[in-house]
Amino acid sequence: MSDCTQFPAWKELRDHKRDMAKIQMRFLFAEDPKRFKRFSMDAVGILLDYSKNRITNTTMRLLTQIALDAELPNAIEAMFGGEKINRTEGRAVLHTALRNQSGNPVLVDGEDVMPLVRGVLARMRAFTDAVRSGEWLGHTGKRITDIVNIGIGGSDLGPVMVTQALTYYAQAGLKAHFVSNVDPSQMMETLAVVNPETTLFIVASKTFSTPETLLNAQAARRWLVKQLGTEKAVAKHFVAVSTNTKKVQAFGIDTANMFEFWDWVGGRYSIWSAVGLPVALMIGMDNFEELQAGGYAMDEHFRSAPLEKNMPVIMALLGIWHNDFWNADSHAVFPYDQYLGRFPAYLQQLDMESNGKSVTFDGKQVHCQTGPIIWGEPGCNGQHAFFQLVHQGTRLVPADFLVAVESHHPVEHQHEVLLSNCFAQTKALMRGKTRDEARVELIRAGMTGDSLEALLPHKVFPGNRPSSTLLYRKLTPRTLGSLIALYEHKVFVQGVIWNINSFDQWGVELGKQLAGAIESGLLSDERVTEHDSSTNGLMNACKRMRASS
Ligand SMILES: O=P(O)(O)OC[C@H]1O[C@H](O)[C@H](O)[C@@H](O)[C@@H]1O
Repeated sequence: MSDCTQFPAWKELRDHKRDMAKIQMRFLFAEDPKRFKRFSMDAVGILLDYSKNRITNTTMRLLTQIALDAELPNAIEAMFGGEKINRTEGRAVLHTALRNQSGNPVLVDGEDVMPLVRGVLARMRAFTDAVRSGEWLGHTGKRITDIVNIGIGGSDLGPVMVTQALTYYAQAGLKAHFVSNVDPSQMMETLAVVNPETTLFIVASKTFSTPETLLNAQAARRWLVKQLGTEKAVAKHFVAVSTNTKKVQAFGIDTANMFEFWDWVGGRYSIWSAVGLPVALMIGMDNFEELQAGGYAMDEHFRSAPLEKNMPVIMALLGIWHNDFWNADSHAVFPYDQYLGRFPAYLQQLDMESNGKSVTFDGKQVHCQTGPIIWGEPGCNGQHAFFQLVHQGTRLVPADFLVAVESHHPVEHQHEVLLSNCFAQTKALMRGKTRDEARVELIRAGMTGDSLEALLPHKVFPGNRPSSTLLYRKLTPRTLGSLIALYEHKVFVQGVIWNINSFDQWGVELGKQLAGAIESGLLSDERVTEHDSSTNGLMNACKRMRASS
């Protein structure tokens, strides 16, 4: 594998960027009536309009050449084929096997994993049907009304995001709660609103060794046993989702109540596995399989479409264009879809934990910027908060806008207002408002002379700010599955080009290691002296404040 900055096309792109810096997008639109047609595409029911980016045919040709130079097609097949592409952990990367509907085997170390995958899906169906129909009863014989998912990171964000996104499909009378933070407030506030007789706890942890999750699970278990008066109650109120059978048993959950997944599923790619159990409980297994079908449809597109007509590839290349050639530090995601409220947070883990790396596969420092800072909030809310910076600030913020053509809740013309705002924002970002246009507006508003000249600079919008729009008919389980897989593959493609391992996360370890030593220091009565003065100072201040309260 090689350094992408040494590819001839990379060097050509640097020169090309200098030419593009002189061009306003509004002129590109004016001179080419077919620009939308040229730079938009459909796949699996999703339309991607990427015409409002600072690109020409040359840009896309050179970017595609980079993907070819990085041998992307081989890398795609290596991933789907079960090669151990997560080299620092010696693991295959096969979240795609979890949603594989081809009937073809998927081999890891010569073994077909599909029977295992299908086996767990069948168990999930039996269990979710039993809970939803009222056949599965709590220890005192009552129906389950509330589920509490206890997990963090990939064992939380996927279930939270998807459950919220598909609320419309949740009709079994169940209520979902999510506890992730070790801050006990979250668990205590949750326990305050649920009934122990009718609550099912799902302890989700790939490793089953994450302290936050285990502490919360122990707290929930203590509470349940105290409320129902017997350890026996645990069997009907606790299930586990994990790759680690031994640790699940050690915690005291019967393996009959454990839903397994495997080390070739990364935590942030695990929503397709049994980690999706809370989703399946809420929307039913048929709908969960629709979500998977949407992911599979995107997989098929990704594997078979030529690079220049390949949606995840195009989005990845645009990201590289902005990140590496225009020095955009961040990438915003604005869902004009309230159901997708947690989608940006979900993508933060997916993208930043995958591509927040600074050494290449061969252990050398990268020579380019890698993963951007991902952020965002639903529109229109963002418009009334931070869009000022996106329109007139000094930073370049490339953005994805996501919007459904139809609402699940047609109320008067409210959905058209939402759509109009979405399209208006991307138009405004692209066109901006020139000094002359602003002057005409001010004159029309009756302004003249010095007051007009003083206000004028504030009324100018530079425009030329890039955005892409993803348009889909309705936010169904299938569409959501395709959207998630789209971003997964986008992140993968960027990792291949940057030559980094998108599937490990060593960077989260150091803080975890240090937390242990700090915790013991906080628990002792001794004055702390062994850390740096800031850490000592903070710890000793805690002790002082605690003593004086
Ligand atoms: O599912 P678990 O093993 O409990 O891990 C939960 C999370 O913990 C870690 O901090 C990792 O960085 C995440 O990738 C993971 O999703």
